[in-house]
Amino acid sequence: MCFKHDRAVGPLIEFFPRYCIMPAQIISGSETAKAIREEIAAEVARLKTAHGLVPGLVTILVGEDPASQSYVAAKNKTAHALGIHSEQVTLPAATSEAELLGIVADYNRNPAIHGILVQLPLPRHIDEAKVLFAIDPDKDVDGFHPVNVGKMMLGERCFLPCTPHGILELLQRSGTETSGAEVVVVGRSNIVGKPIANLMLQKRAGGNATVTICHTRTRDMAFHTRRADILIVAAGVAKMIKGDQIKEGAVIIDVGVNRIGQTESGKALLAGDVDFDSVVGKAGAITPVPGGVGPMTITMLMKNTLQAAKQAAGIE
Ligand SMILES: NC(=O)C1=CN([C@@H]2O[C@H](COP(=O)(O)OP(=O)(O)OC[C@H]3O[C@@H](n4cnc5c(N)ncnc54)[C@H](OP(=O)(O)O)[C@@H]3O)[C@@H](O)[C@H]2O)C=CC1
Ligand SMILES: Nc1nc(=O)c2c([nH]1)NC[C@@H]1CN(c3ccc(C(=O)N[C@@H](CCC(=O)O)C(=O)O)cc3)C=[N+]21
Repeated sequence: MCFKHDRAVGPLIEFFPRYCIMPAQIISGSETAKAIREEIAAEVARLKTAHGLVPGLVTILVGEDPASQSYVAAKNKTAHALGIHSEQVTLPAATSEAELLGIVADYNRNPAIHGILVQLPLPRHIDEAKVLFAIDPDKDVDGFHPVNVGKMMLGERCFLPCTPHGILELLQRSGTETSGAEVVVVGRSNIVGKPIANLMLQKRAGGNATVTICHTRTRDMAFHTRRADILIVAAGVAKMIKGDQIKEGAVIIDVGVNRIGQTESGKALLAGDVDFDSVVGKAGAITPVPGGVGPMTITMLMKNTLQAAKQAAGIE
């Protein structure tokens, strides 16, 4: 048989047809997210029955960016489906920083809301850091407040940022061994690259891996990516990683979500940062786009909201 991996990988990984040559396993974020959502929905129902507690989330969107609008809509729809109370605040692009800070302060005081998410990016006239720092760290379900970022660095209990948290879960639930692995991260943003590199490095509740981080000033990126047992790509450049830049059998986590056009019916056509077609015959496993990391990000937001509600109520 032609499979590269005969280790146990769990039921959440789909296999390519058995007849193709050395295909990668497809790590399905959609399937994994579905399983976790069922766990969350059950816990939300239990909280309501046992404690009369309903977790509450507010998403705040400033401006009319279509991608941001669709992400926020997906977050609210998922919250609703899981029994989480969700409110959506949509503000015009011209909203002032003071107005936004006022709205955040109101939600900090609102006892029905346990999680506050301010969708990024914000319009240029608003200081992003100032807004993120204004969110009560106990309601910071995105994990972007410096208190949570610091706790994460120290390996303390905190809200983990949703995308890195989702990647960790995806690796764990697909049976990928991270301990001692060579992990290479492409990208160093505050929301993906830096935190996932940090989590993969952590000894407890982390990846326990050897980590390299690449960015636009990296001299020879292929030198690094070819050494990776696990390659995590979050650069925002469609199809930038090709088959000749990876190691045979590597696990590829493609975080990129790039809009590369439209289908005939007007739906956005998406591509990852990895050139799926040239990598799929060489990798050991790969996350698709769509249906990979994206659904996990949204699911981890729900998980964090549930955690926030329980902490606020002193449960656990
Ligand atoms: N699936 C999901 O849930 C999520 C997906 N995303 C997607 O992930 C991608 C990255 O997002 P985000 O981290 O916010 O992006 P940013 O633009 O904030 O950061 C991109 C990073 O990649 C680096 N980079 C860009 N081009 C190259 C290159 N050619 N070679 C090496 N490094 C490069 C940049 O380096 P430098 O610092 O030197 O500029 C930067 O550190 C996007 O496609 C985004 O849509 C983001 C969040 C969640
Ligand atoms: N405060 C804040 N928190 C975030 O978590 C945050 C943010 N701002 N700004 C933007 C990025 C991006 N992001 C995504 C979430 C889900 C998908 C996702 O579900 N993608 C689907 C496809 C969705 C589609 O069809 O467009 C998929 O990959 O299958 C993608 C990207 C969260 N982000």
